[in-house]
Amino acid sequence: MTDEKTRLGELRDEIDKLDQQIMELISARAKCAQEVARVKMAANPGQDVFFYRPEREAQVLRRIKEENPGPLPGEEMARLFREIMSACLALEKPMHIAFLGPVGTFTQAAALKHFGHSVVSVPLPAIDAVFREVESGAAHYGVVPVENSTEGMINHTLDMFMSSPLKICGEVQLRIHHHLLVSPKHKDVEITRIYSHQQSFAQCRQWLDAHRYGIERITVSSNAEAARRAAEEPGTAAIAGDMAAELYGLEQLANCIEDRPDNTTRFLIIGREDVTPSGHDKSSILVSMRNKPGALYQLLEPFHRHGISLTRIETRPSPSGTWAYVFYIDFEGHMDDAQAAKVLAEIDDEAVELKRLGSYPLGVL
Ligand SMILES: O=C(O)C(=O)C[C@]1(C(=O)O)C=C[C@@H](O)C=C1
Repeated sequence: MTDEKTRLGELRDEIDKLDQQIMELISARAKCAQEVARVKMAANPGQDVFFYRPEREAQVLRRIKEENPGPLPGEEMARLFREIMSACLALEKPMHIAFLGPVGTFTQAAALKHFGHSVVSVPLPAIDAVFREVESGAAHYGVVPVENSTEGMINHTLDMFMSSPLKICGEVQLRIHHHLLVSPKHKDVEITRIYSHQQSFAQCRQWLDAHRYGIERITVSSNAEAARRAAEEPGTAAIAGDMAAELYGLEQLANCIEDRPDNTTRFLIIGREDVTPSGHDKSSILVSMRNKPGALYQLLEPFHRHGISLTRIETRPSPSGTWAYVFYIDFEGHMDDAQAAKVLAEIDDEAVELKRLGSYPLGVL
């Protein structure tokens, strides 16, 4: 035997032993999770038991990232643990996650990034359908897009919170890479039409003007739908991401054609219960103020006085009347923190309405 063969043999024996240990440790962890489920059920007899604990998951993933000894990058190690926890949670209770479909959208990719692959993901045709599915209890949680770094807020999602009783339980960010995709079956046919979602066309506008100027752009309801059409219709291409390309067997004519290399979409996890503090949290509220001079100042000043940073403020027209506005505000920290509680009490005194949309862990992955 050559030196190489001997050494490879030794290393593979070592890997087999380590795999055995890893398997035994994962199994011991899974048994712990089953026991956790029993404890949770015993403590809440006859009630809704919330098996999924976003604050605990965020703490586990943060610790893994911080204590990861290498050589694997922290992100990679956290992703592996994401999947282990996902499988453990599925042993406790299989989670049904509604998302803005169809299958193959970036929202599905965000749902799997956040919950791992051991969930049942349920595609729905519209953002309000995702809200309804969670409100009715048919799904445990929902995932909806809320903002894109190139194109701004997704107003439909913000507006849903005005009437929905749901809470925000988490956030997840996804780098969005768009590709120009064609079916290998029609590769030799000249492209006369490009399908995509309106947001994706907007995110690739400069590239399209520079490289595919004059080709008809047809807006469809999702990137996955664009990919489905390109797979069927000769002479067409789609702008979509990896998941849709894989699902419909498309090939890349050009990759990463988004105009901004940092193109990122933020998604919200919506559910029916409040989340306890994780140590690094964010909160969201909706406030409608009386239309009088200084109203916006009055709303923001308590945050400044109590040293709380705002991460976002958006204005939306109020459904209650012309020229009335609702403010959607994100701030750092949890609503149970003493300072945040004081700010919210002050705003509550002045506002026409204050709706607490939820506190949730900052996205870890
Ligand atoms: O700690 C818990 O409450 C668990 O249920 C265990 C566990 C885990 O596998 O670590 C699983 C699911 C929860 O979402 C959080 C953590």
